[in-house]
Amino acid sequence: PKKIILDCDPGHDDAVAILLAHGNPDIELLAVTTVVGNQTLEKVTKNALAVGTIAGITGVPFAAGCGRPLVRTIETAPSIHGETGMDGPAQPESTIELDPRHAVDLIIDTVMAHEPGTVTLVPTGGLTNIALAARKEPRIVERVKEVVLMGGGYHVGNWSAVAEFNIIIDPEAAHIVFNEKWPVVMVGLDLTHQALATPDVVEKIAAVGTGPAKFVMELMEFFTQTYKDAQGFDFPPVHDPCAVAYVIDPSIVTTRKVPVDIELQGTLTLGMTVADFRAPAPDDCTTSVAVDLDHARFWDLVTDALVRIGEPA
Ligand SMILES: Nc1ccc([C@@H]2N[C@H](CO)[C@@H](O)[C@H]2O)cc1
Ligand SMILES: [Ca+2]
Repeated sequence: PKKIILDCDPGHDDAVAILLAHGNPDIELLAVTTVVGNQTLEKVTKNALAVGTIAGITGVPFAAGCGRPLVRTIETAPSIHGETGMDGPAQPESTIELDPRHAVDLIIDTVMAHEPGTVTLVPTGGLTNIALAARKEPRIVERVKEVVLMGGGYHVGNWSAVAEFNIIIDPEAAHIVFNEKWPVVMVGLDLTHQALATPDVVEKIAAVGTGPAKFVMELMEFFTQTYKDAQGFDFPPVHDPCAVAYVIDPSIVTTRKVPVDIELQGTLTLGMTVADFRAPAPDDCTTSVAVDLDHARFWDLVTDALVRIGEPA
């Protein structure tokens, strides 16, 4: 199985990413870490523990990380995720104890405890924890197999005309992550806007007929409404599980090797993931971007994971 650390800010779509990572047999979820983003650190951490409880996750450490970006002030996304960060479903009291370590230390300890080249980092929120981990223990950079992150967009923005939320809330952290030598696969909005939770998809999830499936249904119900009201989408793009799906089966996504860097100075372009498609990509280019998604196979992975999770509680 592929070993991953999921660094997230649940978040409706982060919740689906946790369920997919836990339910898919080809993924070994080594740790779940949280970072400020969609909501405050306290709220996203409570949400992550709630999802872990619903999914019946045991024996996986959950640790909270940074409560604010490296440089800038906190910007959350209540317009999309609500006041709790996971509005919609009722949430259970968590039965999972938080690991006493900071997320940065859990990430470092986990990567250093496994064979080089075997652990994939899957960030689905701002990159604050990942950047700090690379600065605190630079040896993780050559040890990590790859960083497969949900964030950015080479032609699309959602928090400004040209910037995506996970990047723009901590652009300095993103700049660090994209400029380290490790391979980075950017699963950006160009890709995730293809992962729409259309009615046929929601029906298939409902048909699983379990508590976790009902939880996802209720998440999607809220997410559909806010995405319609706040961004004019008919159906919501479920961003974060696309990064996990790529790790499970890279053939589900087409990618292009292309240099990507992060704008830190622009008035209009702060937080933009600038992809330089001029040919040829330099030999030492370690970044690639996701282009096309196999929508049917993606959603089959999600429903299959829910079937495998069954009724844990
Ligand atoms: N409008 C909006 C803002 C933030 C997010 C969150 N940030 C990423 C998409 O921008 C995902 O990780 C998701 O959790 C989604 C929609
Ligand atoms: Ca997220």
